[in-house]
Amino acid sequence: MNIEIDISALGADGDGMARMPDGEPLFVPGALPGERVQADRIDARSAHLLSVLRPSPDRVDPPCTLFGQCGGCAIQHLSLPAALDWKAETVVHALARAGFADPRVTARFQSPPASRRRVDLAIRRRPDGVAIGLHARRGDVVDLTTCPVLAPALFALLPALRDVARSLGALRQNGDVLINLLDSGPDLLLATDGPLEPSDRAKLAEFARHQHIPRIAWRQAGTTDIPETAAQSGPVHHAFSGVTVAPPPGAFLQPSSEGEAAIIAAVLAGLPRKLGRRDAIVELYAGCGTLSFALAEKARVLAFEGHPDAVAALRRATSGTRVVAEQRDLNRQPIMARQIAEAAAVVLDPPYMGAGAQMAQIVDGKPARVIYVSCNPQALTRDAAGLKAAGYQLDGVTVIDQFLWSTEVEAVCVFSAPPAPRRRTR
Ligand SMILES: C[S@@+](CC[C@H](N)C(=O)[O-])C[C@H]1O[C@@H](n2cnc3c(N)ncnc32)[C@H](O)[C@@H]1O
Repeated sequence: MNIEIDISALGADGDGMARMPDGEPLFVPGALPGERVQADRIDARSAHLLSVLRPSPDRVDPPCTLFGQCGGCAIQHLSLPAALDWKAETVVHALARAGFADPRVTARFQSPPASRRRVDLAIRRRPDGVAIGLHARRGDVVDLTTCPVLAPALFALLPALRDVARSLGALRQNGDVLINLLDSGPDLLLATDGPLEPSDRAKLAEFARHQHIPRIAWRQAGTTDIPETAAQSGPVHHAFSGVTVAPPPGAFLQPSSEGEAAIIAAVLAGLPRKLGRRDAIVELYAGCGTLSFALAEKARVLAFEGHPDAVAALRRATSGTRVVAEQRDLNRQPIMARQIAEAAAVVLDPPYMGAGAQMAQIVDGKPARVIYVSCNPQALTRDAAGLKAAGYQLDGVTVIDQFLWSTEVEAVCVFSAPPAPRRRTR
């Protein structure tokens, strides 16, 4: 059914949203707030955009010819400044839902195009070759023949990667590859649906040599097995705040070096101004040390991380620094309130699901400062609500857009504890 409607907002998936007369939302992919559009209603909740009758001033021509097919980008038709505004609003609403009315956005940051240095791509064998790319929304893999998001050094690998993947016996139908662009070069974690054969190893070694790839690790697709080294031609290394780490295959890495710098700057700016030699920062979800070594320039750091290989890499790099790293599953065995209470500040950078059981211990420990790095506004609402209930104030929030043209947004939130109640004196 053809309808004419006014778009009032962007939904969480980046689709234009109209309020229908019955109050229910109708989602129109490709439409923007402020636009009047003609759309074909598919069902109660969604419609297909037919034409834009009154365009938004924020509408731009998408920079990529694959936009609309490839599921990697959702909002290339929105200008970058407007996208950052929208992401900032998303964070502000998340904090408002947690009870922090009118949060102060102290800084905003957006990574430039072609800066993405970490990517997870699907691999599909097809009758005419191999496709490597991202899934279409609710669809198959779209071969990444162009990409304004990826760092050029990563994009340049794809033609040769297609060729070698096509030749692998281990790739029956499906696989995927996670690529981190480290200081030592691209680091690949390949997963395939068949076992890696000796001839595959030889082909991967040849590919690695030609492409200057120090390491290719492999594991069976669909498993979380410890990856095995399929090809290694040199050492793998990466520096965090001047400290060299050897990250394990598939290690977590902030998606852009510019975004990483913005997160570090916001976290450091949120620390208490006076930190003494004996002060300690408790850092939770430390990964391989992205924040740890920067924090260690200000105080001692007790860094906790759940992934055994990440924490081993972090530990190997700590000698001569003020970082002490420990492996800990913070869901099963959170750092207890007693230890939290002794920290001058707690810095946490939890995974997508948020800090779970750890949050209650933070709230009970009442550290003077909590600096929360969020990659999921919904989890942020849940975790920040606990801090609000305990009387924390929100000093400020930095909004970071390092997943350009996607709907993802990150934020660094700085919370301060309520002043301790005065003791009565007689
Ligand atoms: C968003 S990453 C942040 C890593 C690091 N701060 C950085 O910026 O590179 C989240 C980290 O939490 C770790 N993690 C996930 N679940 C965990 C758990 N239950 N206990 C401890 N660490 C966990 C992951 O291994 C990952 O390193």
